Amino acid sequence: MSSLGALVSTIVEKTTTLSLLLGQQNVAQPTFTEDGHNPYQGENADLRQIRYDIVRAAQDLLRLAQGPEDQILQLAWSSADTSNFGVILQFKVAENVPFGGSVTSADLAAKVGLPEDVLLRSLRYAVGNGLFVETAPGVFAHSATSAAVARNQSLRDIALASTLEQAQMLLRLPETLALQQQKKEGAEVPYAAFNLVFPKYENIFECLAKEPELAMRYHLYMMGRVKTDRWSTANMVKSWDWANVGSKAIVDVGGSAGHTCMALAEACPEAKFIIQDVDKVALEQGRQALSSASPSLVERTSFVQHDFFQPQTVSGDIYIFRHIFHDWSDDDTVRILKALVPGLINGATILVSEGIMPEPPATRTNALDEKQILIEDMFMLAVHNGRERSVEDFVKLFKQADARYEYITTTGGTDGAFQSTVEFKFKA
Ligand SMILES: C[S@@+](CC[C@H](N)C(=O)[O-])C[C@H]1O[C@@H](n2cnc3c(N)ncnc32)[C@H](O)[C@@H]1O
Repeated sequence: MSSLGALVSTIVEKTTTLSLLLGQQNVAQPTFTEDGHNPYQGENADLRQIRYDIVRAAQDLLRLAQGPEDQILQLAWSSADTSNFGVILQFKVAENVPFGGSVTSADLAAKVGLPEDVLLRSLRYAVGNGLFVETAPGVFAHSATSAAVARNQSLRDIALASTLEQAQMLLRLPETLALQQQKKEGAEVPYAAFNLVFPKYENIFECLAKEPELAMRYHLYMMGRVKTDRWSTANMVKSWDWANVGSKAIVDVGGSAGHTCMALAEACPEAKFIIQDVDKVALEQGRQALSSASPSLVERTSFVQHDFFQPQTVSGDIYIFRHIFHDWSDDDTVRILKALVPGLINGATILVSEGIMPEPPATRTNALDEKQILIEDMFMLAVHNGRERSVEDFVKLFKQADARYEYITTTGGTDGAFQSTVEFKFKA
């Protein structure tokens, strides 16, 4: 049972340990000031564990101290936070506040092209959320968090797509579900909230093929994610035994511009890489990026257009599906897995790299690491009418597609890594 007193004791005890570990590992104490923009750099797993213990207890303490009414209102109004942060990102406000100095709202408004009154109100709202500080009336400087926004392009790219398109789709989910529920004879209902936001297109991949600005933001978002520790392709490299791959063929299905294979290149110095995607632009980006790689890697790598709903034409040894199945419903996932079978040789390995849903019952999620998979599940529902899955869900779908798929094991997904690697083999 969590009581106020017990939670405070946990926080005191863990904070004392955290301070000690920070000292031992030469990591600076966290601070709200600008120089605290990248705390915990170089932390090890123990330090991370203690930090998250504090976050969990502090979040429960906050909930108890606030009471249900404040929590309900905060939940209901959280879209104002997303919207405000979207304004800050879209108008590059953080990038235009000087490091180590300050700027008046009038000068900043001229730089970012917003009316001063709107900018001032947006900035003051943002200050309330820990972004920026108002050092004197109308004068603004960086806080630790706004400095992190200004300094970290990948975080900005992730946050921009999240606060613009993704937020719009999430907010239209209740309306979408209501329309689906009230479906009348012959009436067109949206397949996903995506279709209410982008009514011209059937799905996001068709939309991206026709909307270059959106496609650019989506790819920057994807690339930005890969550059963070959470989503790094290095997590996949660490989570499976690549040492014995030798000169086998690795097929990255829906591999986009090939960043997963590029991350595996060092661990598999003799492997052949075949990157398949339906998107010609992504494949071309990959070909261009590959041109500066070593001649050996260039020779072993190919980019091939392939629709994964069509029968697989390449007989590889290892197939990677990274961040693919969560975009699709159970029926579509089974179709993709059935379409793979014509390419499969006896003993072929299929690796699914995805975040994994925890087994029920659900619990309060107090730390972002725990909540992230649930947030992604809501994204998938709103964007694709897709879903995140548990290991058990994957096993069920593979077996439904073909009884010859055998579940082997699940690895990774620890120490802050979002994805796990779920391994199957095809036993013909
Ligand atoms: C979420 S991205 C994942 C990309 C990459 N695997 C990664 O982990 O970053 C989904 C990818 O699936 C591709 N895709 C969508 N529909 C496809 C289809 N029918 N056949 C092949 N690829 C497809 C998209 O173009 C996109 O590159």
